[in-house]
Amino acid sequence: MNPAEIRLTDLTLTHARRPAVHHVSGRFAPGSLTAVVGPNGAGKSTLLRALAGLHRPETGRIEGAAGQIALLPQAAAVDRAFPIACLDVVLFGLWGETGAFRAIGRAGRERARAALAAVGLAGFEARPAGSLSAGQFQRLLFARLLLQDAPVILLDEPFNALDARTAADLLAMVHRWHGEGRTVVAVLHDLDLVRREFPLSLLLARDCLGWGPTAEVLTAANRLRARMMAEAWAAEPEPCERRDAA
Ligand SMILES: Nc1ncnc2c1ncn2[C@@H]1O[C@H](COP(=O)(O)OP(=O)(O)OP(=O)(O)O)[C@@H](O)[C@H]1O
Repeated sequence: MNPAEIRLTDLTLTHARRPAVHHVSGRFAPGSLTAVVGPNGAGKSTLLRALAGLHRPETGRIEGAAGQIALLPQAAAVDRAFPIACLDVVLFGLWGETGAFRAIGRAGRERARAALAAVGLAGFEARPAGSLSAGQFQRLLFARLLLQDAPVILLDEPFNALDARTAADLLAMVHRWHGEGRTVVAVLHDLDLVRREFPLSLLLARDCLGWGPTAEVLTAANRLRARMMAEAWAAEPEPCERRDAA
């Protein structure tokens, strides 16, 4: 299987057996650029974490790209108070290559410096990461993704709370990764941005309501269906009893 492909087969993801993602099947093709959209609580972050191997399926399967995925978590999920210099945050991106206990050589440090420069943070090497603005911090996390050099890149709300310039710079990086043939999956709420910039979309409302070309997925009818499903959700969904996973 191509290292940049991910296949989902009847995938159900739960929290305490309550479904967050419900019987979803489909494929992120190698080199594809896909937006994951849907209402709050639709299961988008849970799906991304599962793709990254951080959340085990309740039923069904995720195949492909194991260990070769870079994940940008939602900003709210990142502990920014951790006392660490910017260069060291970026160097975490080399863990996949060096492991936890091998020294990072001069070449690694040079790559980390180059990644900082590529995201507009040249000269920030020794700055404590906790002292950065939200936009600078997001640039820092993109520098770490650059160093990870993974065939699959997952981004959870990458442009949230960013000014137009920062968002445009980081969006350009997303397109660069796409141009390099990487598979990119991004959770997004800005549907205008998705229509303009993302050729493929997956519309999630726990169930998959559409997955394919963005214009065919983000129809008024599909969006209305997603909204109605979200309004009908109980705060605590019933445990999923369907066990007929493939
Ligand atoms: N750690 C957790 N423990 C229990 N339930 C959780 C946990 N994380 C998420 N959930 C629940 O799973 C469901 C899906 O949450 P998830 O964060 O995946 O949705 P989302 O589509 O990313 O939402 P948003 O757009 O608000 O970020 C929600 O009902 C949420 O309350």
